[in-house]
Amino acid sequence: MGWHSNREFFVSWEELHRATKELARRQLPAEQWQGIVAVSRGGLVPAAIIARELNIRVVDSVCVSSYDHTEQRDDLQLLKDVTATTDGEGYLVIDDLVDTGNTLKFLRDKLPKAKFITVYAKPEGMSLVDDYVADLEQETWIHFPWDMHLHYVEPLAGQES
Ligand SMILES: O=P(O)(O)OC[C@H]1O[C@H](OP(=O)(O)OP(=O)(O)O)[C@H](O)[C@@H]1O
Ligand SMILES: Nc1nc2[nH]cnc2c(=O)[nH]1
Ligand SMILES: [Mg+2]
Repeated sequence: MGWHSNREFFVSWEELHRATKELARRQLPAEQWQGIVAVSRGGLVPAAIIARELNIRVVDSVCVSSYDHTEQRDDLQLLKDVTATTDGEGYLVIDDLVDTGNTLKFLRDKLPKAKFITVYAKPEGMSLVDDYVADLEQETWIHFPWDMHLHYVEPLAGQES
């Protein structure tokens, strides 16, 4: 399925850090968690921030691939499985966002007892997460700070023709 978003949402490192710390705060008390499963790659940075805030040192990853940039493939590939848990009990599964929900649907079947959290959520996949910080419209494409760099912009006066 190929599609084009008509809106873009640019997230800075500071904003991602703030929103992810807010997500971490909501997962207190920390003692209820045995560990974290980060959904690689997008979930790795949020998972590191949450692991730090909740003082969780067991951090596993599950590696899946479903998108080639903005083109979603129909099949989802499991590149590396979870080893730290079999059913997810006492584990936080962390991803950067839920969009169609395909990725988390697949992981919920594998880890039915885990708590699934993302920083951002779009309507189609929202019911698949137990907690998220901000919702965005389905048509919006989110740009994460690791996909961007700062660049010069002409002053408004310089842009007049
Ligand atoms: O709800 P969905 O429609 O499944 O989309 C959300 C998933 O898509 C992105 O990952 P992607 O597969 O692009 O890989 P990446 O994390 O390695 O960038 C994002 O990080 C989520 O994991
Ligand atoms: N970066 C990024 N990856 C995605 N994968 C699915 N939806 C999105 C999105 O809005 N932004
Ligand atoms: Mg991902």
